[in-house]
Amino acid sequence: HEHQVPFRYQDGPFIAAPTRPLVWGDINIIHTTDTHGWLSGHLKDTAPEPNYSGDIGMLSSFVSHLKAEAEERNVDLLMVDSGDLHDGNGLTDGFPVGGIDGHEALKLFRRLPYDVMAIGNHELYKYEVAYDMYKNFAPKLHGRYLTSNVNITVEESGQLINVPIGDRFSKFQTRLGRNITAFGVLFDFQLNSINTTIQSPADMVQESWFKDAIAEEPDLFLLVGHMAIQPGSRWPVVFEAIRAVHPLTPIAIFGGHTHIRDCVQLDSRSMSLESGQFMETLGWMSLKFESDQVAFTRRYLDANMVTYAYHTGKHGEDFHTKEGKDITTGIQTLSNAFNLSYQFGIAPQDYFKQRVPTSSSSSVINLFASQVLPTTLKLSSTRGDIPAMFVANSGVLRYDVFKGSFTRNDQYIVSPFQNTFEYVQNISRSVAAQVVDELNRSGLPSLEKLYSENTSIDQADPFEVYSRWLQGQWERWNSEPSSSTENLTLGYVTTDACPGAGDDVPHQPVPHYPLPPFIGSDLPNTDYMDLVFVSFIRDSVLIVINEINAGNVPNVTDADVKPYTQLAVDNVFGLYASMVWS
Ligand SMILES: Nc1ccn([C@@H]2O[C@H](COP(=O)(O)O)[C@@H](O)[C@H]2O)c(=O)n1
Repeated sequence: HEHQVPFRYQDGPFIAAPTRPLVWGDINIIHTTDTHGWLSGHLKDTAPEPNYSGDIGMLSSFVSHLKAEAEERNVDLLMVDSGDLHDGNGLTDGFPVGGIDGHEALKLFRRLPYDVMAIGNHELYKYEVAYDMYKNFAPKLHGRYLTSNVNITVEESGQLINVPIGDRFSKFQTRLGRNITAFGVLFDFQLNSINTTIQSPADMVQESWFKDAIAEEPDLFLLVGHMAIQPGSRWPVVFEAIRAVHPLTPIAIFGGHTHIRDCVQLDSRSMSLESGQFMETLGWMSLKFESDQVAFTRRYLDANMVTYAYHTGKHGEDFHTKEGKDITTGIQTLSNAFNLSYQFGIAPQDYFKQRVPTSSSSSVINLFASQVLPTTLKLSSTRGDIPAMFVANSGVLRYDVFKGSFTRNDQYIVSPFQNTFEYVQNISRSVAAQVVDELNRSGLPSLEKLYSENTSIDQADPFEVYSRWLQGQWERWNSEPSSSTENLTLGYVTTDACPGAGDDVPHQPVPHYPLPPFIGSDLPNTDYMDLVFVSFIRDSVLIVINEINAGNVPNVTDADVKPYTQLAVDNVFGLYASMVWS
């Protein structure tokens, strides 16, 4: 299997060009969020992947040309990011033994001219990642890596101290001298590692440092953070706290976490924007000050060379800056160092996460549950000859698998998580038969439950929100018969709560089928079996087994759970590809 597949970048004919120039204001802001390590952009040919084929070197060139244009127009251009830099791509997660997730990739990422970056929950799952952000990343942002409500406990001079990972807030001036007060807020995430803490946004706004920071009126409050912008999020808490002091000051909010394109206006002097996921989307917001009014616009740009060339009017060598080319070379060098082009096998077809029903032979979920898990886990476990049923959360699979070369990079893309596999033995056939259905009824909190319990939308599985968003696009498309005759390329079709069209390029939506939160392999034809599951869902699985047993047998507890194999989720697809697709 010593095949090497080169990373490549495409700007080919499959990409539809924008037709509307950007609307510039007095302050203009470019936004990224939930990039999850996709520094190289999307590399596959299956539509709509080429829509997102720009790498961050090209993005660097793009922003540099826009900055020059901003100077010519005598306006300000800022760039912000809402967090989740880790988990989702080999460039962050494919680090060698002894390395730290994201450490190398973020050296490239921070070469982009961000004015403010905020922390995401994926910076907090592991202490060593959070510590790396504290020690190595935040200092390089010079006070602009904002973690307003996130602390870390570190040892310094023999003492344990609890400090913000970055800075709580930043006050700075734009190139044209406008005063900005910025915060970086994370939703009340609960799965953070030990020795990191997250204060709820509601408590944060009561802090004296926050009240002091907002006392002086800036020209713009810039709220960047890892929270959805939907009304069920925590943004209104922060917004209202500022509005109580400054009823008229413009507020620009940049959210994330649910991976969707979205825009709302909490009042007429504010706009909230969320800009997608995985380096697919660049958000654009403009604010124009007109006598005592503020006019906002927003746009969702597909991140590719055709978009960049259209909006800068620059092509080929005129477009690519030296810095941009250096960053692209750096991505290639990192990819080589991490051996990300190593080919495990050749996928015989595309396998989709939500584009086909779960029962389809083209479903990656079906492939995972019915083929990948049974084949690889049984092979690698000492209990391989004991009948077993395999259960996983669908959220553990992050992306499609595309026909053709399946590389180490693709393995991290389909699932970056190092979750292990565990089992409980002697589960009866009748209990095992109900586990997946019962989990889907009550396992991870559904949005309805969360809303009714008045918790935040951000604590739901973001995958559920993203999935509903795609579902809405597909249903609307199908309910408008005329739309299906239009000759559009595949892509996102956003409807949000802000005026005018948001998508820079009109598309037709990718077909979408609902996906249950949990999935299982076929039930073996035997009275008792091992129930094998992803460690991430251990608590839910135990609760559900005990609920189904309803006290008829002793409860299963953590003591009954044992490791099933040395394999983790992030390496089962590679093993499968080398066994079946080579
Ligand atoms: N170790 C993990 C971590 C997360 N997941 C899945 O991702 C969901 C969280 O979504 P983010 O966008 O914040 O990543 C979570 O609910 C799980 O579905 C996982 O499987 N394993």
